[in-house]
Amino acid sequence: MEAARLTPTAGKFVVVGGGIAGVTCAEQLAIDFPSEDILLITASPVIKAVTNFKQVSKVLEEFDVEEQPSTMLENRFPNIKVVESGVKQLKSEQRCILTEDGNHHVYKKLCLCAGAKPKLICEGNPYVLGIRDTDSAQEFQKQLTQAKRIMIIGNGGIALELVYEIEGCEVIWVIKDKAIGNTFFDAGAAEFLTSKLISEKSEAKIAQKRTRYTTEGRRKEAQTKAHAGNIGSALGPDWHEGLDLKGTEEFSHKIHIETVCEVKNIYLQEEFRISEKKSLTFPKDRHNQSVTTDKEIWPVYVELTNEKIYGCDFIVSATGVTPNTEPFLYGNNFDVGEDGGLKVDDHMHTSLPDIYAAGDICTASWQPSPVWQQMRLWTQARQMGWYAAKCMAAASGGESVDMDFSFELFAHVTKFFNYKVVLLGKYNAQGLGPDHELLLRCTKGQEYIKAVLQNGRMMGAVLIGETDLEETFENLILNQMNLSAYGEHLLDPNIDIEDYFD
Ligand SMILES: Cc1cc2nc3c(=O)[nH]c(=O)nc-3n(C[C@H](O)[C@H](O)[C@H](O)COP(=O)(O)OP(=O)(O)OC[C@H]3O[C@@H](n4cnc5c(N)ncnc54)[C@H](O)[C@@H]3O)c2cc1C
Ligand SMILES: NC(=O)C1=CN([C@@H]2O[C@H](COP(=O)(O)OP(=O)(O)OC[C@H]3O[C@@H](n4cnc5c(N)ncnc54)[C@H](O)[C@@H]3O)[C@@H](O)[C@H]2O)C=CC1
Repeated sequence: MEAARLTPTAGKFVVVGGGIAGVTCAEQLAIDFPSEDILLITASPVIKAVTNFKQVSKVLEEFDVEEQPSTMLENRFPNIKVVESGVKQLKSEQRCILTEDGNHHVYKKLCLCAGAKPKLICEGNPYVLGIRDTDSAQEFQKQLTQAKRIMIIGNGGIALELVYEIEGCEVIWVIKDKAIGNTFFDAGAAEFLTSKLISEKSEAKIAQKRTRYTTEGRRKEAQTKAHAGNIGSALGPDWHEGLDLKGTEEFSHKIHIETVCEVKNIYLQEEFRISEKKSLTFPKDRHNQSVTTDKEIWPVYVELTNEKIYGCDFIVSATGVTPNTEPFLYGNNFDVGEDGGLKVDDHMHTSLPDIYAAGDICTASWQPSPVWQQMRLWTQARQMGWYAAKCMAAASGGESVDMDFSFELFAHVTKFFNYKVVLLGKYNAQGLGPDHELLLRCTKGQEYIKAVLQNGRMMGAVLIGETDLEETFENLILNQMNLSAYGEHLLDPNIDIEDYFD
């Protein structure tokens, strides 16, 4: 291809991916280069836009997310042109991208933001579902309406949200760990939350101020445009709010948790019958009731490593994600992280010239701040997309930018079991070794506060409930003030620590 021999300044800024990382990156480039065309190439018929962005404190941020037709982005930024087609191949030596529609797009600087896909426990089994985008969430909802019992595998964000939201269907929740929610919580916080799960689900949900996921009337439009096999953007905060997550039965929660085990075998109905193995009934609840009987015949049976076997209608594999790198790796010598992401340096630059990456697709490979870690989250996708654009802009002017402040401190606000949850820094003492101390304050059903300290300095915190401590703790972690003198009084409910430190 002739264009391949063009100089590096030829071509456009090209961004791949219509999720939060890609859209934020394209928008920022469009602002920085108002007279240049920015190309956004995406496989999905809709894009994700951040709206109502609010910096709540130095690092905590809140925003809504809207799924929009790509024309809305082009209307807002006339210099952004959206190409609705999947990338088939990246030819990095020729500085060009080949899309499914047969076109080549030459870039001067490229940012890859193709996200990630669910890492399923077993590929190709029609009874094993993953949840990532609008289509997969709706397929899950459809199957749930016919289900009496499902099995959820995994102990991260999706599993935590599902077990709380699903009603009218028995749920067997299989986790590798001793306590629930291992990616977000330690055993203490898990116990605090489990008590909420065991008690009846509260009728009136407390209105929370938090990141809200809105699709408004646009979901229908997106669906009619969606082509089979297309990869959509990841769902995000409150993704389940528009979905009616009800099974066939009339009851609220029926959850049985199998801990410290994994899936050993999955049998289809006929395979199971031939095997002559026996499956277990759903353990009776505290009212000694069980909805399903031992006579049930299930479409699929799961044998666990603890030798127990349960039948169910289908399995949700909520077992993490794998970065979407395939179309970019062929013929290109990228450095790839252990988690399969494209390694990026502190300027979001991959190992190949003029190719950047941001969001779920990338693996942060710089020496991070002692209180920051990568997690594949909405907020980090936005921050990385924005910062990647800044770095691309600076590099094209022969300059450099300092690392953005948002990478100084890990901060995540979310909601689990209808509690506001704020995670800061090394909230689970990740990588701190044994010489750290934990300060705890817990009021059952109301709040759970954990501060992680090392050498008298606060390194992380978990705040569950309406604690109002996030800003104070954020400051204490950022300024690394020596708190030894305060000892356990730091969390004394009779002392208003906000007055001390704000
Ligand atoms: C069910 C669920 C709930 C979640 N809840 C939360 C939450 O509460 N809080 C939070 O912070 N995070 C949450 N997350 C995580 C968050 O959604 C992701 O971290 C974030 O959206 C990643 O954004 P991204 O732009 O990197 O990737 P994505 O949103 O996955 O976007 C990738 C884009 O790339 C496009 N693409 C893929 N392959 C190609 C290709 N070959 N060619 C062209 N385009 C391509 C896709 O169509 C898509 O537009 C949740 C995720 C899921 C699945
Ligand atoms: N509120 C929030 O912040 C939410 C965030 N998310 C994000 O969306 C993405 C996808 O969510 P999840 O799939 O829940 O991923 P996750 O990374 O949060 O959790 C994966 C879980 O699966 C477990 N696991 C991995 N392999 C397993 C196996 N073979 N058998 C049994 N368990 C296994 C892990 O131990 C972990 O508990 C993540 O990046 C997550 O952070 C998702 C939902 C809500």
